[in-house]
Amino acid sequence: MEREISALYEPKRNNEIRIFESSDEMSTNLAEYISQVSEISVKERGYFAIALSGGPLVSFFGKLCEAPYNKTLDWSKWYIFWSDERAVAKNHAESNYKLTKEGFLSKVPILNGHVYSINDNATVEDAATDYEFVIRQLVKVRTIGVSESNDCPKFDLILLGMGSDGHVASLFPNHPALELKDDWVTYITDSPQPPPERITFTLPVINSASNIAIVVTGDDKSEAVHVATSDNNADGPDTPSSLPARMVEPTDGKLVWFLDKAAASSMEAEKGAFEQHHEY
Ligand SMILES: O=C1O[C@H](COP(=O)(O)O)[C@@H](O)[C@H](O)[C@H]1O
Repeated sequence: MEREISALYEPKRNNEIRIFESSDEMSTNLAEYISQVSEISVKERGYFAIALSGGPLVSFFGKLCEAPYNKTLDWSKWYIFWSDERAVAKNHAESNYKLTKEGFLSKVPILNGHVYSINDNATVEDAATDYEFVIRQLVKVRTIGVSESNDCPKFDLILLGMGSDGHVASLFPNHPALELKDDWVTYITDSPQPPPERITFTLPVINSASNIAIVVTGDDKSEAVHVATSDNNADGPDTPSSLPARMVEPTDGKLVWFLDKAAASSMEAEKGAFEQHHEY
């Protein structure tokens, strides 16, 4: 039976998808994107509040640490946060802070006092409560903006990675943390991937950002990219509407996907079939 291809791949509205041939191209484009967002934020608000993630994301920050950006960006206005962290010491191989410190913070002149890492010396519950408290203070003084629709923090940019299961930050498929509406930062103790204890932004905070970028590489993630970027509403075991990456939908901001060819392959194949189907 012929498949109804048009029902299978419709790119989601308001998603921009950028696909790159090489990691060098991706790093160059990401540097330009981050630099533009930071310049606009500093011009409009006087600050640039950016939240980072773990995984391979920071390995694409090379160009951002080089000329011209290392000279032209107003690093003194940058404020650094994390969308999630693992409950490990800051010098542990699985620490998202350590990745960021080594791959980015140690290479650019961001002020130490502007780096808001998540407490690695408390229980995950206390670390999540503390982090939310700190963010609330910074929202009050508008170092971080505020969303007019729900009073959530409005980060200028949240940079996310995505796991092959479609998780973003430490929000995993079918986890109750996905349902939280009032918390800004929460914790989990049952991550399906090690380490089990983590602290994470909630979806309302992610979706309130002015800009969100999801950076994904590798063909093991191509199916999740396909499902997350498709506008197809079909529910079923293989197209979970609860795929966390699919639930990233800025309320009043913009989402850009940065993909390498491998990560884009399932989506591209479906799109190709869709376009071919409509030629006849
Ligand atoms: O566990 C995490 O996973 C995601 C994706 O990383 P990856 O290594 O599976 O590509 C990451 O964005 C998140 O910050 C991290 O804690």
